[in-house]
Amino acid sequence: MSEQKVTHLTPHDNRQPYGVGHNLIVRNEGIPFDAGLVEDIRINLSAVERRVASLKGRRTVKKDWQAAWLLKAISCIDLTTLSGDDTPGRVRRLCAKAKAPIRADLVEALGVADKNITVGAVCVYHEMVATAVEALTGTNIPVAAVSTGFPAGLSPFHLRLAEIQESVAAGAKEIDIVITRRHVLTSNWQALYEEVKAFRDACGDAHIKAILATGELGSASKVAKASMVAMMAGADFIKTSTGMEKVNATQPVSLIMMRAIRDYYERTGFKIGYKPAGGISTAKDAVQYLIMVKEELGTDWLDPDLFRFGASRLLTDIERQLEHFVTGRYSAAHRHPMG
Ligand SMILES: O=C[C@H](O)COP(=O)(O)O
Repeated sequence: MSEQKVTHLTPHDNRQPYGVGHNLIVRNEGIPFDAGLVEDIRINLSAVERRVASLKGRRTVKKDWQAAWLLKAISCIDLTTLSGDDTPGRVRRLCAKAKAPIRADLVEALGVADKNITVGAVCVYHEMVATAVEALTGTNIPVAAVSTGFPAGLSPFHLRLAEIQESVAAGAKEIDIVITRRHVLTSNWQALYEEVKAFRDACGDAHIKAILATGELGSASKVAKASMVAMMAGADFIKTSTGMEKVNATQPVSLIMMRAIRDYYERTGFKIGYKPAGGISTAKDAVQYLIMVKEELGTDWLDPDLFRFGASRLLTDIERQLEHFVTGRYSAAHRHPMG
């Protein structure tokens, strides 16, 4: 990306910090739309693939370190259920797991009882927000709602705005919006900017995670451009996928999005969060993502304020790996409540 066209370098003094993690994050205000900045973005896909391959080959973490990374991963999970057959009972069970993600005997054996480890958030459809909010009362775990006509995002625009407002009124602290893929496929960056900005305004104090549906955007450079436009429009997080596309989170796409975040940070001083989502189900994958975050964005991003996994099954495998760490044995996945 070209280094010129810096439009907004100095964070304002009067902005409010926020967060459930350890960072005091100054919320992204967005910057004016800058077509030139977007058009100048270029991606060298083979270089991206080489970098991802080098990350996979080079790093392994073992024993205590692995357990520590896995506990960190748990704190960054948006524990998700997004099914047509979701019921209040299922959502309450999910919330119970969100509050106590690791079996009590394992927590004891790991010596982390005082850490009060929970997941980063619970992510549900709008219909289930009130149930989740009630089930999480007394905790700091936010409820994230997928709104705006998830997953296709093709309902009438005024209804998408209304859905955000209703989710916020029901108690959602985070709104995972879906962008109109058409705006990306037709390179209508101004329209994408206006859309995300309108969604952000509708969110008010709730944080906005912009789902790009990267598996449907056609090219790596479109992913990078859409990432930049969403951040310019004020997204607090950029997120890969709904989990419903044919291709969801991948490591090459993650590298591209993380580098867009780094670029935006260098230009503006705003730290934007990253959320890979869809198909991330193993502890090994989780650790690889965390290592990529550390190497590409730095340790500030290893925090639920700035990094989340959107995942429905990941916690099960992490808990199994922690059990193996403690006992030397693996249990069957079905023995774990969310398995
Ligand atoms: O945003 C979260 C995703 O929908 C979860 O996808 P997953 O069920 O493949 O983990």
